[in-house]
Amino acid sequence: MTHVIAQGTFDLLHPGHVHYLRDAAAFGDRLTVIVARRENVTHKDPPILPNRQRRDVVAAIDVVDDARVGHPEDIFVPIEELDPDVIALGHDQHHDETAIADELARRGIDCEVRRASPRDPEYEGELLSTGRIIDRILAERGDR
Ligand SMILES: Cc1cc2nc3c(=O)[nH]c(=O)nc-3n(C[C@H](O)[C@H](O)[C@H](O)COP(=O)(O)O)c2cc1C
Ligand SMILES: Nc1ncnc2c1ncn2[C@@H]1O[C@H](COP(=O)(O)OP(=O)(O)OP(=O)(O)O)[C@@H](O)[C@H]1O
Repeated sequence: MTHVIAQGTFDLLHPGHVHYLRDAAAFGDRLTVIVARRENVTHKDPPILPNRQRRDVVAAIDVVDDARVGHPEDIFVPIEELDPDVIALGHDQHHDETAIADELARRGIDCEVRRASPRDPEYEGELLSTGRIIDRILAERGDR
C-alpha cells in the first residue's frame, strides 16, 4: 500500500484543488491531506475560513481518505507519525523538493517527493485560485 501525503491551505475550495488532490491520490493507494494552520500561512494573506472548516471540506472529497489540521510548529511531526511513501507537492508550492528530501533523510523517513501537475481554466471565467476568487468577490461585492 502506497501512502501519499498532500498539503495546502485549501481556503474556499475550487477545481484546481480537486485536480491537485486527484493527482496526488493517483501517486498511490491512500491519500492523507495536511491542512496548513492559519498561523503558518505566512507567504500570502491568511485564510478566511477556520482550520477545522477547511479540514472538514477537504475530508469530504472522494479521493481523500483522511484530512488533518497540521502541526503548529514543526511540519515534519505529522510526516513522522504518518510515515508516508510519497509527499505530493502542489505545482506552485514554494517548498523546495531537495530541502524536504534532505530533512526526510535526516529524520530517517524513507519517502519520495513528487510534484503534482497544474490545471488551467477550461472555460470562460473559471477561477482556479482562492486569491482570484477573493479578488472577484471584492470587485463585484466590495461596496456592500
Ligand atoms: C511536507 C509538508 C508538511 C506540512 N505540514 C504542515 C503542518 O504540519 N502544519 C502546517 O500548519 N502546515 C504544514 N504544511 C503547510 C505549509 O506550512 C504551508 O503553509 C503550505 O504549504 C501552504 O501551501 P499553499 O501555498 O499551497 O496553500 C506542510 C507543508 C509541507 C510541504
Ligand atoms: N489550478 C490549480 N492547479 C493545480 N493545483 C492547484 C491549483 N490551484 C491550487 N492548487 C494546489 O492546491 C494546493 C493548495 O493550494 P492553495 O490552498 O494555496 O490554493 P490557491 O488557490 O493556489 O491559493 P492562492 O490563490 O491564495 O495562492 C496547492 O498544492 C496548490 O498547488
